Amino acid sequence: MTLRIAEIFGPTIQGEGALIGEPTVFVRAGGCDYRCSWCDSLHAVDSQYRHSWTPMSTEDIWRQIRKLSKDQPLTVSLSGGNPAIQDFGPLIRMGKAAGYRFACETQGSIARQWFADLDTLVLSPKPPSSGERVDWDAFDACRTLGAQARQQVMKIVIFDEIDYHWAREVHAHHLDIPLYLQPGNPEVDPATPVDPQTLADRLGWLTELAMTDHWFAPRILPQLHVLIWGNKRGV
Ligand SMILES: C[S@@+](CC[C@H](N)C(=O)[O-])C[C@H]1O[C@@H](n2cnc3c(N)ncnc32)[C@H](O)[C@@H]1O
Ligand SMILES: Nc1nc2[nH]cc(C(=O)O)c2c(=O)[nH]1
Ligand code: SF4
Ligand SMILES: [Mg+2]
Repeated sequence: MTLRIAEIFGPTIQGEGALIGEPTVFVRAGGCDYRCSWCDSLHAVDSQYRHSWTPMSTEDIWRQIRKLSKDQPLTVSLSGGNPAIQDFGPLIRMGKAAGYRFACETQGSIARQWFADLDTLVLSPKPPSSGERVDWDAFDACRTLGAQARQQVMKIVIFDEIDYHWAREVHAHHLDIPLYLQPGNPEVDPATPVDPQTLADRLGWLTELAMTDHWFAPRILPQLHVLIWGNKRGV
């Protein structure tokens, strides 16, 4: 059985959410059941990039992770696209047996048995600005499996006030897991440099919005890798 892989890269630091700053190798799966208007990883989503996705066996992926990490166990971050389209169960079992840890980023639209074997499940339901609509039954199924993972967290991208109020409402239904907010990055073309001041202004806007609203539940974070490397791929 092979998996469609858009890229494997690292070691780098996890730039977002609960594991921010943690050294990690990324495995980016090709293919997504969503197409968010502001997706920063379209090369792993849009079928026009299909030809660049490599069919790899679990053993191929595992070999590449070990090579990049020089056999030193670290956290492997499964992202995409939606990694939940494919079966990462065998890779997780192989890696864990060697002392590696596994995190997975998914929008919560497809539940997988292997979520239960993760160290960290990051559920990132998509706000109105994405143009997608959340299937809450599927999301709840992800939450149920994620409850068996070592930790389960939620991360929501915020572009505007509508997204912000949506996130407050979503959080009210999921008070039992930690919530991370990150401002949306409106510039996602890898060829266009990001303006650090624009990113800082968006982070400031979101922070002030939550503080004046006295919403103290979420942690509010920038995308650290975007501050460091802009929209460069493979970092
Ligand atoms: C590229 S997605 C891949 C994993 C999965 N499909 C998902 O959306 O959770 C990884 C993370 O990047 C976030 N993201 C995507 N585009 C973004 C943007 N323009 N600004 C900020 N975060 C973004 C997503 O919301 C998600 O939390
Ligand atoms: N360094 C780094 N951190 C990240 N956190 C989430 C990412 C993703 O695209 O899923 C990502 C990424 O692509 N690079
Ligand atoms: S769900 Fe994730 S990978 Fe898919 S389009 Fe949205 S942000 Fe991009
Ligand atoms: Mg990204």
